[in-house]
Amino acid sequence: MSTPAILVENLRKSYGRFRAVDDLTFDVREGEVFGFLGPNGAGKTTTILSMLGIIIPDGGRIEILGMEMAREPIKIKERIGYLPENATIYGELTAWKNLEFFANFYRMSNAERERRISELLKRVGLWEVRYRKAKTFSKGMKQRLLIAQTLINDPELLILDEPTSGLDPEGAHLVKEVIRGAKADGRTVFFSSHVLSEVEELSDRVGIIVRGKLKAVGPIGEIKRRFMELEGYEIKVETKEPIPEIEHDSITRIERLAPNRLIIFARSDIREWLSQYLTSKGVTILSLEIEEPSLEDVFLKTIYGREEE
Ligand SMILES: Nc1ncnc2c1ncn2[C@@H]1O[C@H](COP(=O)(O)OP(=O)(O)OP(=O)(O)O)[C@@H](O)[C@H]1O
Repeated sequence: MSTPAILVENLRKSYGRFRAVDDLTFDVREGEVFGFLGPNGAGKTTTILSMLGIIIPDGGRIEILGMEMAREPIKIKERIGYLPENATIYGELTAWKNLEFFANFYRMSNAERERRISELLKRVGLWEVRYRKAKTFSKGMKQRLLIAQTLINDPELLILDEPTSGLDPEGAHLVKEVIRGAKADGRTVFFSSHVLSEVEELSDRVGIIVRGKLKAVGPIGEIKRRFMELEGYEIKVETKEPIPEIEHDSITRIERLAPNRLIIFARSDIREWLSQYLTSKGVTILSLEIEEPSLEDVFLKTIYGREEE
């Protein structure tokens, strides 16, 4: 397997006696979009700042693009783009000048700089307003300028802390488009959020952090499957004829909505058994579906349920 873009191992960070990040381990693979999901105060920003070498963790190890953060912070920073939470732009400068200012931190020829700035302004939809002072921009436009800024050094990895926070739906949509574009370019994107729908929409894999601990990590489908194994399956049945009595060891509860419509709660996926059973009773099945939990169900249960874990 190729080197992960981000490797976090046993990360720990306390502020005084308060444990903000508690033994966090996960990786982010090259080329994927990884959504880092957690409620306010869960430890997302602390994790990100540790990944960037901005705060020094109490313990653990961080590798970015195959390099150890503790040893090669400068080399790493040249190859990543970072959008801080509540980042600000230079309001008195134009969109173009804002990008030029940041481009000057990196080695590139004048021609290359001009080319990159033009390309990025077009990419984030600010080309037409490139000579306007940034202070006249809407929040969404400012955020897109900031994202363009994170792309100025053509980074392999983007780390975005709450990139859509405080934006209206249109603003958030445009930011999501930029994230999709970054992935299409072959970049790896790590972004934090507490907005479930956007994490579900954008991420190849997610990590759910609650009170400093990683509660789940993986592709959303897999997390949902694991959740169903723990919480049980919800199977919806609809038939042509009335449904006869059903008995199976796995079934914990049956909710009868109509003579020909049921919801079966079971400890396992018994659809195949059910289908054979009903057919053998001469009942025609119209639909037999598993009700997938939403990411919201999983998230809320992860936060508020199973406290003992
Ligand atoms: N410098 C600090 N000193 C003391 N406590 C801190 C400090 N920075 C963060 N914390 C606390 O650590 C916890 C984790 O904070 P962090 O900012 O990492 O969470 P977060 O998941 O990014 O939250 P949010 O979504 O609100 O930004 C919070 O309870 C916060 O109050």
